[in-house]
Formats: sequence, C-alpha cells, structure tokens
Amino acid sequence: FIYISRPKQLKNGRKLPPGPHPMPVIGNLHLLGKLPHQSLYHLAKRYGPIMSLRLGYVPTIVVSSPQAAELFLKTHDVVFASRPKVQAAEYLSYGTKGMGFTEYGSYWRTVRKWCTLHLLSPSKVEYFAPVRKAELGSMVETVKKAAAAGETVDISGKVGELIEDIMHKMIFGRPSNSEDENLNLKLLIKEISRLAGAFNISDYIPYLAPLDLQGLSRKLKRVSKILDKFLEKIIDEHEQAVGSNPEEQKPHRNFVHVMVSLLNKPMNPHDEEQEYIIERTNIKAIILEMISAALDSSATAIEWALSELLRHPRVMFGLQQELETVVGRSRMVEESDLPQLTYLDMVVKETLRLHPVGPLLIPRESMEDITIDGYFIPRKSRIIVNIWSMGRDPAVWSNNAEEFFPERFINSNIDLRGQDFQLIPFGSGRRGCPGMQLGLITVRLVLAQLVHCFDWELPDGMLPVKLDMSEKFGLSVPRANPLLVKATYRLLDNRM
Ligand code: HEM
Repeated sequence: FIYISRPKQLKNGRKLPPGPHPMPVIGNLHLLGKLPHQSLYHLAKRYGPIMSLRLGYVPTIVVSSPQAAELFLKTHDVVFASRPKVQAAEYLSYGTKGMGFTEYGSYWRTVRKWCTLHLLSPSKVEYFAPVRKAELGSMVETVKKAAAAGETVDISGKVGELIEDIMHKMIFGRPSNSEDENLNLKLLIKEISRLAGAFNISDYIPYLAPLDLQGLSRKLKRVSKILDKFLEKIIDEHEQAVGSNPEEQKPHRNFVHVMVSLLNKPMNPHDEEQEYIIERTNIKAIILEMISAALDSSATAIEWALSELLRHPRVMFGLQQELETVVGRSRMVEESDLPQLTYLDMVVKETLRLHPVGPLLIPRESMEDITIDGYFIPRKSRIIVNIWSMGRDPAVWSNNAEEFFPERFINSNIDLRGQDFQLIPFGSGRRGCPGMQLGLITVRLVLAQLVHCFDWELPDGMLPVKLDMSEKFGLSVPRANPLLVKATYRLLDNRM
C-alpha cells in the first residue's frame, strides 16, 4: 500500500500526485466502472484527496477533499477555469458556441455575462414565479386525483413533467406538449445527460475515435440532429413573432424571444473585449444548454429529497410540522414562505450533500503547468472534483456522514452557494452554476408543496429501509428506477 500510494516521480524531479499505475493505452479507464463517482471515491480513500490518473492519454487529477477543492476552485481558480474539448460538446454545443463546455476566454466571458444578465438574473427568476405557481398547482390537482383513486404515482415521472412544463414556458414561452411531432424532449435531455457525462473513449484515446467503440458518437449525432430540427422551428416561430410585433421586445419575455429579438446584434455592446454578434448557432447552443441544465438538475434533486424523506419518516414529519406552523393547512405554500422554512433549507442541503446532482461537477482543464500542495499538475490536465466523495467524508461530516440527518446544519454556517467547500453542489468560482438561484427556488418550492399537500408512503406496505436507492450515472445522477409512491391529500378543503 505504501509503495502504490507514493507520489509518481517525473524525470525532471517533479512529482505527480499519487495514483494507481496506468495500463498501456487505456491508462486507468478500466477503473471507472459503471458509477465512476463511486469508483473514484474508493480510489481516493487509498491514494488521497489529490490523486492522479491517466485516462487513455489524458493526465487527470481527481480532487476529493474540501481543502483541495478550495485550492483548485478558489486559490487557483483562473488556472482551472477552462473546460476540455470533448466530442459531446461538438455535437450538443455546436462546436462550443454555448457556455458550459466552452473553453475559458473572451467568448465564454461574453456569453456568461450575457446569459446572467438577460436570462438568469434574479428579476427574471422572480418574473416567472406565477408560472411555477400555476404549473405546480395543476400537478397537485393531478396527484390529488390519483390519491383519491388510491393509485400508485410515479412521482419521478410527475416531477420530471412538472419541471419540463415550467422550463418550457420560461425558455420557449409555451406549454411542453404544444409544439409537435412526438418529440419527447425530457427523454432526449436524459439521453444527453448520459451521453455528455459518459467517459467517452474517443476523448481519451483520439486515434480510436473513428471506431466509435461505445457507439456514443452515433447516438450524439442522432440526438443532436433531432434537437437541431426542433430548435430551428422554434427560432423560426419566434422570428415571426418578433417581426410582427417589435413593440413586444420587453426584457421579461421567454428566453428564445429575448435572444431572437437580439439576433445579429452584438452580445454586449460597449464591451472592452472583443465584440461577438448573436447568430442563430449561438442561440441554438445556448437554448440547448439551458434546457439540458434546467430539465434534469432540479427534478433529480427533488426525487432524491423525496426518496430520503420516505426513508426517514421522522424528517418528513418534522418538515410537515414546520410547514404547518409557517403556512398552515388551509392554504398551499407560496414562494414568499420559503425564507421562513429553515428546516426545509436543511433538508435540501442534506439531500445535495448525499446526492449531488452533478457528483463530478463538469470537468475542468488546467491552462498552465502549476504546482499545488507540492504536486506538479501539467497543463491540459483534466480536473475532476468529486463532490460525492466530499459529501461522505467522515473527517468533514463526522461518523454519521452516510446518514441522512438534516439537523447537522443546526447552528452551522455552512452554505451551499460555493463559498464553503464542504458543500458545493453548484460548483464554485468562475465556472460555478449560473442557474443556482433558479434551481434552488424550484427545488425548495416543489419539495415544500408536495410535502405540505400530501402524506406519502411506499406502495404495497414496503418498508422505508427497502426503498431502492441505486443511481444512474451521467452528467447528472438521478435514481436508477423511478420513485413509486402512494399519496394522501392532507390540506383542509377550503384552501386558496
Ligand atoms: C438544482 C439545480 C442545479 C444544480 C445542482 C446545478 C449544478 C451545476 C454544477 C455542479 C455545475 C458545474 C459547476 C462547476 O464546474 O464548478 C453547473 C454548471 C452550469 N449550470 Fe447548473 N445546476 C442546477 C440548475 C441549473 C439551471 C436551472 C440552469 C439554467 C437554466 C443551469 C445552468 C448551468 C450552466 C449554463 C452551467 C455551466 C456554467 C459554465 O461553465 O460557465 N443550472 N451547474
């Protein structure tokens, strides 16, 4: 053990972080398995919080402790603020014309500034509150009917549809089933998460790319073609709408409308940096990224939170008690109630600690050679931050790290917005999630409403401990199997 966990010495006397010995050609790819975040967690226990791997030909550093994450994401943030060029981005981001997969530089800075200002600003998030309220209200009605009929509900599916409906209205300005042609956007986005999150051999052993050994390139091409057709149609429709009513170019319109009304105009006029014109491809890349980021992330967090609550009736009861005190049983939860719901806040933190939606964040790439903590990290290394490991580290969370115990946050200042490196479900630094505000408000509201309006139990008298908690790996990690539940409506009927 002492021998294998020694740092790797390079010829020039520099040492790489410790890590397992790589095999010829594939390096350590074979160690990743079906759930890479879990495999990397076990490897890090052996090799330490800064570990080096070779994935195919790509030097890779895996970061697995809050202290190490702070060094990479805060102290040396600029060096690690880029993203590697990967095959998935070529297809899904129109050759990195979006934000998430784009390398660090003036184009990324411009797009990020533009999106945070026009699409994801606090006032924009606030503007769409009535949409969240209406869609959630109609979902509650559907579940209420199922409850009255004694039916089992696929709550993963229902939450997925709800988030899809909300985001459709925000992004496209219309309901999700109105557009057409048997296009199942939710399924396509799930597929994107899987394809974009997969460790694609073509990215790591480029000369094998033409063989497409995992069939990923073929699938990426197929999915991107279907989505491109859909996006073209949406943009055409919005172009007509903008053209027919130029007065309607208000900043609060849906995302596509805002973008189309600025088509062929500079992204950030008066920018000291290079000027970029908004073209059709930019719009398509940005929309696609927004849908993929928005559809999967919040729904995944909500289904994990409900799963943990079902496994821990004590916590479910505590949350319902808080809701009864703050909201009362004669009405539904409003967004304005959220700041008073402190136990809800702890439940969400605890869920994202044990089930971070993106357990490996989105991979970064180092832009220059650098020495960190005495270890040499070569330029163009891939950096993987394993927040799944960090959430389970007993050195950080004490011996009950594996337990779902929201009370651990009582009297604690740990926040989840990227400043406290024990808990960074939205990443941190320049590349941290720009949709955090929207994501958090959606997760808190939907979870609070479902727990407030219904009592939940597992079907067929299943014991909470028997609930399957298996994961499915992708860019985000949802439940492997949908969560099936029975609901009983619990509000008084004269609710508003
Ligand atoms: C619970 C909900 C969400 C979670 C947990 C989440 C998590 C994350 C994480 C971990 C990253 C990578 C950060 C890093 O590398 O440091 C990220 C990036 C990103 N997220 Fe989110 N996200 C959520 C919701 C959203 C929403 C609603 C949107 C937009 C509509 C969004 C848009 C993005 C984008 C565009 C990036 C890439 C940023 C860049 O590379 O500059 N996210 N998110």
